Amino acid sequence: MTSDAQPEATPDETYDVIVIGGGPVGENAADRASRTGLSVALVEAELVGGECSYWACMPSKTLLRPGAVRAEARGVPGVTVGDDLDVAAVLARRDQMVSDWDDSGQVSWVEGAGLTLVRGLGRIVGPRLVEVVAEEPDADPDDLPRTRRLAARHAVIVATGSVPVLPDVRGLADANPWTSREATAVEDVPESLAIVGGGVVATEMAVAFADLGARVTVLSRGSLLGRTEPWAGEAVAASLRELGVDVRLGVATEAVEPLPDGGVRLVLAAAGPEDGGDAPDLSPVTVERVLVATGRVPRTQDLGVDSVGLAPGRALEVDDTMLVQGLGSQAGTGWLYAAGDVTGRVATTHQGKYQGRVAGDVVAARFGDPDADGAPTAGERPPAVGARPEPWSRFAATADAVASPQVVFTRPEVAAVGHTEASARDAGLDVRVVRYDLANVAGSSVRSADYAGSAQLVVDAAREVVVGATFVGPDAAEMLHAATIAVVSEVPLRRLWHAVPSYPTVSEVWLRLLEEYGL
Ligand SMILES: Cc1cc2nc3c(=O)[nH]c(=O)nc-3n(C[C@H](O)[C@H](O)[C@H](O)COP(=O)(O)OP(=O)(O)OC[C@H]3O[C@@H](n4cnc5c(N)ncnc54)[C@H](O)[C@@H]3O)c2cc1C
Ligand SMILES: NC(=O)c1ccc[n+]([C@@H]2O[C@H](COP(=O)([O-])OP(=O)(O)OC[C@H]3O[C@@H](n4cnc5c(N)ncnc54)[C@H](O)[C@@H]3O)[C@@H](O)[C@H]2O)c1
Repeated sequence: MTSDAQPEATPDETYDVIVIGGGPVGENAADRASRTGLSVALVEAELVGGECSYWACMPSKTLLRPGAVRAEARGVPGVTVGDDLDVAAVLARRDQMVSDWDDSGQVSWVEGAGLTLVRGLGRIVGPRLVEVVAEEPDADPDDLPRTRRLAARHAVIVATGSVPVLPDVRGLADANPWTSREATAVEDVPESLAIVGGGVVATEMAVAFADLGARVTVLSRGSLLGRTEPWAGEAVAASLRELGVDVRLGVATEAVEPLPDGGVRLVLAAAGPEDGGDAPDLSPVTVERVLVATGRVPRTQDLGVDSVGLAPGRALEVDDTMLVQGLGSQAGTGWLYAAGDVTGRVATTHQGKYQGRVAGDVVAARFGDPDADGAPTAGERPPAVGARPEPWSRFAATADAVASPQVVFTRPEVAAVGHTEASARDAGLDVRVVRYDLANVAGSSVRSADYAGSAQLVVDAAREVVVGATFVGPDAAEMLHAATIAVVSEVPLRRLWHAVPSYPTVSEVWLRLLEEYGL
């Protein structure tokens, strides 16, 4: 059967719920959806565990960790640290962290959770109908791939993630550029690497490859980490330069030209009108390899969403119950949900998993027995399809809009949650901003003789609650969750004052920030 087949055709298999995409988000959504007795099929085209486990979060953080430890150890007198990392050992540890790109461990988890794994590329062919095309590794290439038609009695949850964007730059596609996949799966570290982009992937990979010994150039059309506080991006740019990275800001890559030795030359132009600052260095960059890190887009191009009236290539817009919007007459009883990168809401694993839990709980409670033994939804009922859920209930992804945390694992780390100062003002809040130098708390000087970093709270002055926080510094990642709790729970500052940080920890900065505020 081909994708032209009619949706009315008899399905090969029927499940209560079908989840398309077995990344971190799909796994969570499927697990939660199954908890009220519903049968759930999880459709995965590549590796169960998705981008995060094999080509994103886990390998990238593993590549960054040795350099972070080395830098921290250098700040502690009495510890002897060598200059070069053992690259082979770093890559071996990376291989171990991605289980050598073998998903059998995650498959065991899927089976243990009582889900049915269906391997292949899923495609929606009508309301509650999914066609799965499985590549048969040993099949005769002349044979058609095997196709299965799955029907969902109740719901389909889409968690297909995102794909990288390749900008339209002359010669770039022919230069065999890396995306984050090839960078995180690196086997032979190139002698030189140009990174196009100035966001999260670009900055993290710049640190990782500088640590691994490559000569790195970052080509960003604006500042670095444009969605965080400007001072955070500036701190990362400064430290990258200290690491020996050539950071060019305000530059556009106009063309990529092949060189006879197999390398490439990148031709640059100014990215925008002169802003009165330093003119960017536009001299051409010659490197062995190019990494494109210019963002990702939701993966809906090959998903068949046009069969239910949605536009391929666009994010699946959802309400706070993760119900897909815009289905018109195809909406039926509310059968289509989405979570994770594919929604275009937030592109982090933890927030996507949170959305997956919401989608799964809504489906489990709406279509299963909500009071089934062990059901997390016992005693609670989801809103009617299309109705606004109670904010902060288990059926609403309320935190997406107000308290979505992110850590950028550069050196220094940048950890932020909620509003930046600019986004808070744009939202019409009357804000007060307090900053404190992390080097001035006792805990940081114990940690390291050269600890440098900064912390900031954005406070809604009318309610006197924290609406945003940013920490920049070594291990700033581990300080973020306290801020996330403060933002989500809207703790009044006068109450927060009684949350006494231990001495001597870097977290004592919370006390200093409140003192700066005037408490
Ligand atoms: C280099 C890099 C580093 C990152 N580091 C971090 C980090 O440190 N922390 C963090 O929170 N986030 C990080 N992210 C973001 C994080 O990887 C994503 O937000 C997360 O993977 C999204 O999860 P997902 O399940 O929505 O999508 P994915 O992880 O992309 O999973 C989607 C799954 O769906 C499958 N699929 C797609 N289409 C189909 C189909 N039609 N049929 C069947 N299966 C299909 C795919 O094969 C894949 O397995 C990083 C991203 C990158 C690129
Ligand atoms: N630690 C983490 O949480 C982590 C790590 C890596 C990636 N991620 C997620 O993955 C997603 C993708 O990361 P990313 O760094 O690719 O995207 P991004 O949106 O963070 O950054 C994209 C960068 O590319 C630039 N850019 C866009 N189009 C361009 C063009 N045509 N030419 C030149 N520059 C261009 C932008 O100005 C920006 O600097 C992010 O949304 C991020 O949340 C998360």
